[in-house]
Amino acid sequence: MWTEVTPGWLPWHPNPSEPAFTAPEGAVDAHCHVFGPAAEFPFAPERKYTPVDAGKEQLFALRDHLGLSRNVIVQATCHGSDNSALVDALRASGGRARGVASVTSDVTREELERLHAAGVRGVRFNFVKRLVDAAPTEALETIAAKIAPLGWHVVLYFEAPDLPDLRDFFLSLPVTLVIDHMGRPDVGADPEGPEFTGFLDFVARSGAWVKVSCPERLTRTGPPALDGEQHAYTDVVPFARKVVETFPDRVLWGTDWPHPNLTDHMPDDGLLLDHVPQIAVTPEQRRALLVDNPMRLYWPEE
Ligand SMILES: O=C(O)/C=C(\C=C(/O)C(=O)O)C(=O)O
Repeated sequence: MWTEVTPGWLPWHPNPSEPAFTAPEGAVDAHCHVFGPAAEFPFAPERKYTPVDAGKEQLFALRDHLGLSRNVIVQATCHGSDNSALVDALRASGGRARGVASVTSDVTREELERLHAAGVRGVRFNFVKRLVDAAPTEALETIAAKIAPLGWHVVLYFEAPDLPDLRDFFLSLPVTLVIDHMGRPDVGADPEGPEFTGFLDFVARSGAWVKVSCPERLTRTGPPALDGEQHAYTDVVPFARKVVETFPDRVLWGTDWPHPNLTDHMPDDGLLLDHVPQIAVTPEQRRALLVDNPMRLYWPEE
């Protein structure tokens, strides 16, 4: 089956640079995806974009190229609630990948146990309107109740302006929360301003974990300016540093490879890893961000 890629979509970077930063032993890419390949794992009919193929082999090759050890593979909306490509990648990882799936409210205990056996440890609730028509609150509450006995968490993807309306619902969920990409703050605003301090208050009140990922999605200053210092995404740095400093034991990082829905700039994954020391400025912060925190959340048995 041939699928036409969404016009304007940029493919993932074919030759990411060698990172200058050496990640600590056992580092985890805690937010990435697999797409297809479509011939084997067709994309969901209800999807709102059609990506290029980006399979497990390329993901694991990037892991090795960056000097990372493990992946947390997050179900992307282009596959809907068909987690086949995700499960296939988890099973091929030799225990070096965990997953976050997408399920519907009628999911059975047997299906959840099958996903758990493959390495899934959470589900994703997506509220980004350009990606999905968000499921009704009741359906999400049903899903949260079904996954709680497995010890799974809920990964939340939302945009900052929507948090005030979603906050009470999130606080009502009986599971651990993990927030994608810092809740997509407006990095043109003041990091000490009401929007981001409101986000930090929500994180404190909910005990949520936060991914300090996707500067390339949030930046207004654009891609890295290779000026010898490799300054990158400087407008995002104050926001990410604030989260790392405030919640050092509940932050995660990921490449977001293969970077869906980018049309004007495709990040070099080597430079994304080189961005980490700008937001986690001490070795202790970097070890927590890249190793201790993701291991505690996804491989607590080790
Ligand atoms: O990959 C990301 O985390 C961000 C995006 C896409 C998805 O999360 C998805 O389709 O599931 C986006 O912002 O377009």
